Amino acid sequence: ATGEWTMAPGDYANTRFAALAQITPANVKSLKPAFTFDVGVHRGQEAAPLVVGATMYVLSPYPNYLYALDVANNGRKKWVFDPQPGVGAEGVACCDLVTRGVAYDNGRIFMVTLDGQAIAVDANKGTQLWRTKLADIAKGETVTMAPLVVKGKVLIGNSGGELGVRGWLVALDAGTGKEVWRAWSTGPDKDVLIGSGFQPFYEQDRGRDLGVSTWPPDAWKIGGGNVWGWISYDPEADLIYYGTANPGPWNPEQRPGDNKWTAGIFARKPDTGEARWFYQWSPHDLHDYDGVNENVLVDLAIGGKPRKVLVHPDRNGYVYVLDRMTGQVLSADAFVDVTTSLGVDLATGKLRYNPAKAPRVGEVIRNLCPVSPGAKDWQPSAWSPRTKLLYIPHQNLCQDTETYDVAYIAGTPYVGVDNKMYAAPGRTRGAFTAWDPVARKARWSIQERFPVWSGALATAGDVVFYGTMDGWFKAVDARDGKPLWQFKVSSGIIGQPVSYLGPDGKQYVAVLAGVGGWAGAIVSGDLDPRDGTAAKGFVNVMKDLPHYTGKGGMLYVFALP
Ligand SMILES: O=C(O)c1cc(C(=O)O)c2c(n1)C(=O)C(=O)c1cc(C(=O)O)[nH]c1-2
Ligand SMILES: [Ca+2]
Repeated sequence: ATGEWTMAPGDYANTRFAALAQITPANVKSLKPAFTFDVGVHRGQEAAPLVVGATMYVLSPYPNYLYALDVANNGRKKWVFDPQPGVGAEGVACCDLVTRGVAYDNGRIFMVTLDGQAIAVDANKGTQLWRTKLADIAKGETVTMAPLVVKGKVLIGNSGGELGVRGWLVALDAGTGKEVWRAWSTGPDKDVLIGSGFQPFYEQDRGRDLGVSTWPPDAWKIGGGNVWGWISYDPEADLIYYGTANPGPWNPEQRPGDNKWTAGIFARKPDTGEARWFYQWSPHDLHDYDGVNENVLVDLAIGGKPRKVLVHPDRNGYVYVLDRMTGQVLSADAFVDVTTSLGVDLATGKLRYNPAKAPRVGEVIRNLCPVSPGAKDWQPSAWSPRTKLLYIPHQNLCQDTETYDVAYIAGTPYVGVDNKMYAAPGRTRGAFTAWDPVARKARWSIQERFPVWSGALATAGDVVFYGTMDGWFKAVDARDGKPLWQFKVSSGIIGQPVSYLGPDGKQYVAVLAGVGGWAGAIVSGDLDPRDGTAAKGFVNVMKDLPHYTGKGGMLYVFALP
C-alpha cells in the first residue's frame, strides 16, 4: 500500500521513490528525530528498514538480529528474532559483516544470515516458519544481499567473489523454503541458462557453452560472478534483472577470455530461471568492476520514442540505458572521470578498454579511474518520476595497482592485487549527482569529503535524502540540489533511507547509522579483513574521518513536529 516500504528497493522497479509529499523544500528544515533504536551490533549498517502496517522491521549486521518495532509507539520493541547463525562467517566475508535488509510477503519476513541461511519468520509473532541452508562457509561463501520475493519465490544470491566462490541466484518456494531453481553465473548452467528463449542482443553473448569456453580449463569453477546486489522485476514482461560480480581472481592475466557470465546482467523468467538475455558490462573484467549495481526500470522517451528501459550506473564509470526487453545498449555515458576505458561502442555493445591501464604482473600501473570499488559500489541510487532524474551516491577515486599471481585455496582471498586509492585529481572523494538519462548528462552534483556510501531516497515532495560517512543525514532539493537540511547522527551513514506514512497520518523518514562496509571497514578497528589489500587501499580514502565518528548501530526516524 502507499506509505508502506515492503522491500529494500522500495518497489520492483528499484526506484526508491516514496509517493509522499508532506515533507517539502519549504518545511524540511523543521525535521526532527521522532525516535531512535539501538540495534545492538555496532558496525556497518547497510540495511533498509521495512514498514508494513504499523510495524517496522530492522535487521542488524551479523549475528543478524531481526527486530519488529511498533511505529505507533515511538518504535517500542515488539519482538526480536535471534537466528543464531553459525560461527565462521566473520573473517570470511570480504567487506565487513553487512546485510542489506529483509523482504516482506504475505505475513512473512524473509531474511538471510551472513553464513547463508535463508529464514522465513512470522511477521506478527516473530517465530521461525522455515530455514534453508544455502551457503558453505568453508568455501568462503556468504550472503549479504536483501532477498526479493517475486510470484511466491524468494530470490537470493551469494557473495564470495574475492574468494573464488562460484556465483548463483536461487529461487526458494516462499511457503516451504524448498529450492525451485538455481542459476549459476559461470560454467555451463545447462538447466536454466540456455532455454529456447535465450536471445542475447549481441553476437559476443550467444553460444551454448560460452560459460565454459571463455575461461581457461576449469577456471569457471572458482570464477566468481556472485549475485550480491539488487534484483528488479518487470511484472508486464515477467522478467527479473540482476547483475553478476567480478570474476576471480582479480588478477586478469590468470584468466584469459571474456569470463562469461561475470560482470554482466541477466534477464530471466522468475518461474523457471530461464535466461532471456545477457549483456556483459565489463568483459574480461580488469579492475574488479562487479556488475551488481541497481537496475532501475523506467519508461523514457529516447530519441522522441517511448522505450521500456533500465538505467544502471555501473562500477566501471558509465550510466547505461538498456532496452530492457532485448538488452540492447541505447547509451552509456561516463558519470565520473574514467581512465580505464575509452567508452562503450554502441554498435557492438563492447566496452573499449584503455590498453595503457591494463594491470600487468610485476608493474605498478598508475592513475586507474575509477577504483576497484568503482565509480559507485552497491549503494543504490533513487529515481524520481517527477524530475526524471537518477540520484547517484558515489565516489570520485583513482588508484595505483600492482598485480601478482595467486593460488586458489578454498575459503581464503583469491585476489592477487594491491591497490592504493586516492581522490581523483581535482575532485573530492565522494559526490551525490543527479543524472538525466535522456539528456545523457549530470544536472547537478554535490561534492562530499568522503565516498558517499549510503543509499538515496527520492520523495514526491521533491526532497531527496542521503547520508555521509562523517555522519550527516542530508536533505536536498530534487530539482536543483540546493542543500535544505542536515542532521548529525552518532556514526557514519551507509544505510538506505526509506520513507513511510505513520499510523498518525504523518510522513516519516528512517535510516540506520553505523559506519562500515568495504570503505568504512577500516574504521571498525577490530576488523581484520582477510582481504588485507582492500583495507590497505582504503587508508587514504578514509583518512581525516573525524575521530568522534565511531562505530554505530542506531536507527534514526525523523518527522515534522
Ligand atoms: O564479489 C563479491 O562476492 C562481493 C561481495 C560483497 C558483499 O557481499 O558485501 C562486496 C563485493 N564483492 C565488492 O566487490 C565490494 O566492493 C563490496 C563493498 C561492499 C560493502 O558492503 O561496502 N560489499 C562488497
Ligand atoms: Ca567483488
